[in-house]
Amino acid sequence: MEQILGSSFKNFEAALDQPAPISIRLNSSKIFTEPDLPKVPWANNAFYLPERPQFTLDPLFHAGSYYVQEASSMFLEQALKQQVDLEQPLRVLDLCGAPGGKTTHLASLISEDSLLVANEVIKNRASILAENVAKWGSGNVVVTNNDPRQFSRLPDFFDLMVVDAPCSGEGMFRKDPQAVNEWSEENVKLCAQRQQRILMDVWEALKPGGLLVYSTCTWNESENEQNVAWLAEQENATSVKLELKPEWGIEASEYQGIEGYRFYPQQVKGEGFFMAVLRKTGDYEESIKGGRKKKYKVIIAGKKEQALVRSWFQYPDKFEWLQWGEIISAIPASQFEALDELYQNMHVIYAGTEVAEVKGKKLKPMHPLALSRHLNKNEFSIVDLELEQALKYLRKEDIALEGGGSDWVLLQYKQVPLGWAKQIGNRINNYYPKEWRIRMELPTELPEISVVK
Ligand SMILES: C[S@@+](CC[C@H](N)C(=O)[O-])C[C@H]1O[C@@H](n2cnc3c(N)ncnc32)[C@H](O)[C@@H]1O
Repeated sequence: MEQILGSSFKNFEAALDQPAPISIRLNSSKIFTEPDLPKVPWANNAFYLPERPQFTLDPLFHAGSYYVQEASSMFLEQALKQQVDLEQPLRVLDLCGAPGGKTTHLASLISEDSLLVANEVIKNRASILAENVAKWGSGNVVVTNNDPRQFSRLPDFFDLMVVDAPCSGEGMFRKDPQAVNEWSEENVKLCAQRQQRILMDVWEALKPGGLLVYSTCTWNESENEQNVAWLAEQENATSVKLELKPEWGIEASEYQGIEGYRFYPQQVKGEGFFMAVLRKTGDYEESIKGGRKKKYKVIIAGKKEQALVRSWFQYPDKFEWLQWGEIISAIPASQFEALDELYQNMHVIYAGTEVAEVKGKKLKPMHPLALSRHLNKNEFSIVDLELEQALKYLRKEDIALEGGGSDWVLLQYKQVPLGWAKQIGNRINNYYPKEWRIRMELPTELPEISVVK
């Protein structure tokens, strides 16, 4: 680092002893007022918190109202805003997706009729990714659990790819002491080789003209500029330059014609990060698939089943309604063909919005519907919970509700939906997903966490 930083090394060293800043990114489909907090300069809708609250005790955190994300990595937004026409329907891949920081960010930036494939190779991490995707509630995200190699089954499929690669984590040293213990020169070498393999494996799935955003949370050049330069040399790619504002404190680097962006803690309010953008050269030609009608893997829900649930969405005509056994789900209609291709070739673990379970004439709303931006609230009885009740609900305890009835109730906290309950007199059956429940005991005095009002 002394070689890279020269005279600013001392400040860098001192900054590593400072506490890491805490930042969050709001979900604009759930939170409509801007908090009175300092803003992350390169991202819209992102703010610094004065200290780390106990997020577990904030129902809005569980409702997907915001995502706790390190500020430097939100620079991804600039690559999209400066280089991509975000009004267009795009096919986007977030290759190393879990736990979902960049996935939820991308989901907020792309248009509703775009499709985001959020992939994670490690199975249990892919489930966490799917949970965060459902909580964010965008409805146009598909979660896959595949090795990067398997994306070669989808040549020229994506307009934009984000490879936030597994790395040696030098930029996380002050946030995560474990990263210090795991660091070795040998590990840096292994990471660099693995990153090259990942980049090569996935490159084929990017359309000519498409954009690749590569990032790590480490500083050594072998995992960063050198890898990007290597890819550009092997394949047809050009480096893409982004505009920076001097007050952001981001360091632009240049290495064999590759523009890189470096985030150092002595200069930016965020953790260590590196990002570079490449464009795949060449012209994209849409292949016209002729021949016999292909057999779809995705099954369209029957008219009868659709009729039961369409009114639960605000704009049901914009969606294709699908059925998997008893589960009805919805995806943006414009993405039906793309979704089918994904089902044909990849291991899809979640897609679109799971809306309902249909058993004969019985209908059960599914949890992701409660959290979806497309939910039509007018179709349901709504109960607003106070903090303690909301946390008890999220612990999957039974809570008492005023009034009577025996129907589905949408439970909310500060007007943001938390999930479903079935009212039985003045008690409820709690339908919060068991695997998502809060496991900690609630303190006797609950802190009022007002990250967002
Ligand atoms: C830096 S993290 C991703 C963080 C995520 N993009 C976010 O913003 O929340 C890197 C991810 O790559 C995954 N990973 C590990 N080995 C991998 C491999 N060989 N190929 C692809 N991904 C891998 C890890 O499980 C991890 O989830």
